Amino acid sequence: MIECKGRIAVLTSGGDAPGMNAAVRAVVRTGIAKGYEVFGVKRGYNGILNKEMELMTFQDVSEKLQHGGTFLFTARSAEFGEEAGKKKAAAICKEMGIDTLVVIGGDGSFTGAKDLSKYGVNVIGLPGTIDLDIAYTEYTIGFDTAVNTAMEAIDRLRETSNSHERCSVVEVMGRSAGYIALWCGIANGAEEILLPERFDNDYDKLIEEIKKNREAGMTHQVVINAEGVGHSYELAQRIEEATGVETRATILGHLQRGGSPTARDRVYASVMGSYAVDIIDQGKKNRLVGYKDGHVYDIDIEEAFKMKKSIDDYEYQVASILGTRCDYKNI
Ligand SMILES: Nc1ncnc2c1ncn2[C@@H]1O[C@H](COP(=O)(O)OP(=O)(O)O)[C@@H](O)[C@H]1O
Ligand SMILES: O=P(O)(O)OC[C@H]1O[C@](O)(COP(=O)(O)O)[C@@H](O)[C@@H]1O
Ligand SMILES: [Mg+2]
Repeated sequence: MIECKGRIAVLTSGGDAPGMNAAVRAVVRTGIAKGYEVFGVKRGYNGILNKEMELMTFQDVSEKLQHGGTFLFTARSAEFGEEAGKKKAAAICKEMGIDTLVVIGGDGSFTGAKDLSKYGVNVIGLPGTIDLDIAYTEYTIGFDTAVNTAMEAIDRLRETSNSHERCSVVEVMGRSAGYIALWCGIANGAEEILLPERFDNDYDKLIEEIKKNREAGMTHQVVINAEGVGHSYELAQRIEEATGVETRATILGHLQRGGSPTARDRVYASVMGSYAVDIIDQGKKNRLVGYKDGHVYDIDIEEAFKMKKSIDDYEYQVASILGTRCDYKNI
């Protein structure tokens, strides 16, 4: 009989992201393989506060890898957001003998994890968000699936937009981040992209460009608008009134968060889940796992929070150049 090395709890928090299940499975199976007891926490931080935790077996995570969403459920916990909630959560972890909490979530969840570590709980974070808005890592679980889902939807929109010679405004997710919009901008060959990090609110300039591109021969246009800029219906109306071009708005919304994870999301989530257990086994404390230069790595949680992420200038420039009629200035 192998002696139990300790108790690990794993939860998913914030917006769900395809690949979260693969990450949970990897934590559970690697944890068991290395001699730990692994508890699955239901409904994010709420599951700690409500003691909704179950000891997981190897079999409990079978048939989960290929599914989107999170079988542990997720939540945006208001109670945990308060100081009293974090204190209570730390006390419950202590009472249940949880040595380490693995948090799979986004920037908000990591802020919560960092706060929890101050109360003596060892926390390990795995980046799980479709938004790709976490500075210390070049990859976040769910982005690849979400951006491919959005890309396929926009391909469909372009076909109908083309047939009717319309302008289509399509809103993609990204609460305050334009990564899905930027990637779709390039992958879908959008004529315009509006990113919260870059858009200067100069709608007159945008409309002027749409007009000029029409005059230069474009028969239809796709404007990709990030959720962080928003107001897509109003924007479509404004474009139609100013240009006379029939314009429709489509908000892709939550469909971008569902679906079977891509191979990339499954593989990277699995690698990071196993790696999380490896660093726990090495005695590391309060770390975030991510990808740097194409390889899995870990970083101190405080250090990670000092980092800033920005839209790649060159990628933004490529999206802008490829989507605009470069010849309209010459006619
Ligand atoms: N500033 C914060 N301080 C402490 N906990 C936070 C903070 N922000 C978020 N959290 C916790 O993390 C949860 C998920 O955060 P949220 O921003 O909704 O999603 P994500 O982690 O995907 O970015 C919140 O419901 C809350 O419980
Ligand atoms: O599901 P909700 O609560 O409406 O949240 C929508 C938000 O969640 C996201 O899909 C993902 O964000 P998080 O991963 O940070 O939760 C954002 O793009 C979007 O703004
Ligand atoms: Mg977030």
